[in-house]
Amino acid sequence: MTTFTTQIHTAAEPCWQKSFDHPFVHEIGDGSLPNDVFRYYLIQDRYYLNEFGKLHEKIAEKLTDKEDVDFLMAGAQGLKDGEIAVREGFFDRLGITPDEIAHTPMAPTAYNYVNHMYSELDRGTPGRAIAGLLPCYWLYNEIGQRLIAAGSPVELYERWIETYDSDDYTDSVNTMIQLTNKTADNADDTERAQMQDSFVRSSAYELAFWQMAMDKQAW
Ligand SMILES: Cc1ncc(C[n+]2csc(CCO)c2C)c(N)n1
Repeated sequence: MTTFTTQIHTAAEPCWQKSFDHPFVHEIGDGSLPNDVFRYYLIQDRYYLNEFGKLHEKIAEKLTDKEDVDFLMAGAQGLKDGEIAVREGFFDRLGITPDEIAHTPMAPTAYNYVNHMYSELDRGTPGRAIAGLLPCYWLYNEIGQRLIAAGSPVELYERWIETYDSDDYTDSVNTMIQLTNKTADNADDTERAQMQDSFVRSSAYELAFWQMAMDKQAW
């Protein structure tokens, strides 16, 4: 039987392919991504990661199964200790200061992406929000796996790639996939369709996020 996540992955496939083919992703790999574009991405992504962690906590508040709550709370903590902590090192290297962050507004795509996920939770259901979180985990893992063999000649880009190919990280992707399938099993057809829409929209925002950085999108 096809799992729910296989089904939604298929629905989002054309969009994911555009992320794999996106110049930002290629240029991380061949090292030609301009430093200022990467800087812009990191600052916007910091906003994204903070909200992404908070979303884990807000979704966990609405769930009852202890295993699921523990996974989401561990995910929120893992973000603080892992990805967000790693990025602090990137900020130091690139001279990104708290003051620069404070003076950089969240760009439209980052803002819309985060608001989409909050809306799936607040105006939808925890299941729809969980489906909205999944592309973030899963797409970056597939990108990491595609880029890791060749790596990148730029050390910082190489470290970025390695973040998304580690075994621990791949484990968390698989747990998130399982959580999504379990939630879908307990949902009716209407909610499952909404979960798919939420997943496809987050996938579209992931694609837009690369372009936002290339364009240094502003309001
Ligand atoms: C726009 C955007 N999308 C996805 C990720 C990757 N990511 C963010 S949080 C998380 C969960 C585990 O750390 C993962 C994989 C990113 N950095 N920025």
